Amino acid sequence: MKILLLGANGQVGWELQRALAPLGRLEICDRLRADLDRPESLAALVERIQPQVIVNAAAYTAVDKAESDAARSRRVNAESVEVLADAARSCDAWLVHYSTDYVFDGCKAAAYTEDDPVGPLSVYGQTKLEGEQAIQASGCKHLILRTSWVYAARGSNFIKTMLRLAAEREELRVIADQIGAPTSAELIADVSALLLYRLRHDRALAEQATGVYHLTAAGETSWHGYARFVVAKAAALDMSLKAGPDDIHAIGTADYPLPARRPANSRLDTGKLRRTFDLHLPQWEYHVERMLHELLAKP
Ligand SMILES: NC(=O)C1=CN([C@@H]2O[C@H](COP(=O)(O)OP(=O)(O)OC[C@H]3O[C@@H](n4cnc5c(N)ncnc54)[C@H](OP(=O)(O)O)[C@@H]3O)[C@@H](O)[C@H]2O)C=CC1
Ligand SMILES: Cc1cn([C@H]2C[C@H](O)[C@@H](COP(=O)(O)OP(=O)(O)O[C@H]3O[C@@H](C)C(=O)[C@@H](O)[C@H]3O)O2)c(=O)[nH]c1=O
Repeated sequence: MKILLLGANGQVGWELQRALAPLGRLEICDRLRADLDRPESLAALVERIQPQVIVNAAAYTAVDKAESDAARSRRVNAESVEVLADAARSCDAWLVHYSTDYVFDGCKAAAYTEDDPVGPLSVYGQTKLEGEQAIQASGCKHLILRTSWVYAARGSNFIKTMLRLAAEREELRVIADQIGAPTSAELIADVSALLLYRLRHDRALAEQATGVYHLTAAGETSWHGYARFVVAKAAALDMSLKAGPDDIHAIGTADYPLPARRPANSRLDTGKLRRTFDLHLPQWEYHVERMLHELLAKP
């Protein structure tokens, strides 16, 4: 199986290099080889490689910056995705693509299912949604995996920000009225590889698996609960910090103004993934602890 991987140096892309390697021959693309800011360049790349699977882990993920950079965000998150989807359709390849909890407005009381109405609050969320819609309209075989609050030992993310701030300051203020599930890039990559493995070996499953799936760790917390957990575990691992968990103060969204609005409820119901692929996902705390150990081993 020939797999074309885009965005190979991101959090998820880096983990995918490891997780996808046993499945076949990987064609690894960073921004230099496949620039999603130039959608017109991508069809020829796919045509030349003729992959059986395209895995797109590239995205414009700077949520606040996107508010003032909508055209670029749209080129990367939507227009290039449309080109990739059309190219996947032309060579009958599967397209595995990642999307986000930020396609929802966060007003629902319960966890969101794949069938719930979308309503992005930000340019990032809107352009990611347009990417989803382009894939669905193309008619290519696809898995759109919506995930949330992604972190990894490699790359920038909320955990690294909290560890840096807790090392610099005696007190932190963190939003407590946005709820979701922190999900590790390692888990996303391992599940992606498993899904492709299952599709390759189960023809009946492959014939009806196309669609959107929610893929997050189990359980839920707020950004505040997440920060407290990270700082408590880091302190227990003897990381040198000025702030402890009790120095992280709960604040409301209104107390922390940012350019992009975020959903209050980011919880995604993963029942469809569980039922379709017979898959059980671990609690979010498990991989956070793994990541902290990895950071200690390779700071
Ligand atoms: N991060 C998160 O919290 C969440 C992410 N997601 C989704 O998961 C997927 C993976 O995200 P994640 O790994 O965290 O993102 P990262 O920001 O860690 O990585 C994004 C990757 O996209 C690449 N990229 C950005 N612009 C371009 C471009 N113009 N051409 C080619 N490559 C480009 C970056 O390249 P470079 O390394 O050169 O900068 C980087 O390798 C994305 O689809 C994202 O929307 C969903 C929910 C949460
Ligand atoms: C640094 C900081 C952030 N916050 C809040 C702001 C925000 O609501 C929340 C998270 O902030 P960040 O900017 O790290 O995260 P953000 O960029 O909003 O993360 C999102 O990224 C995109 C790519 C996704 O798809 C989402 O699933 C989500 O992970 O924490 C505080 O309350 N206090 C702080 O000191």
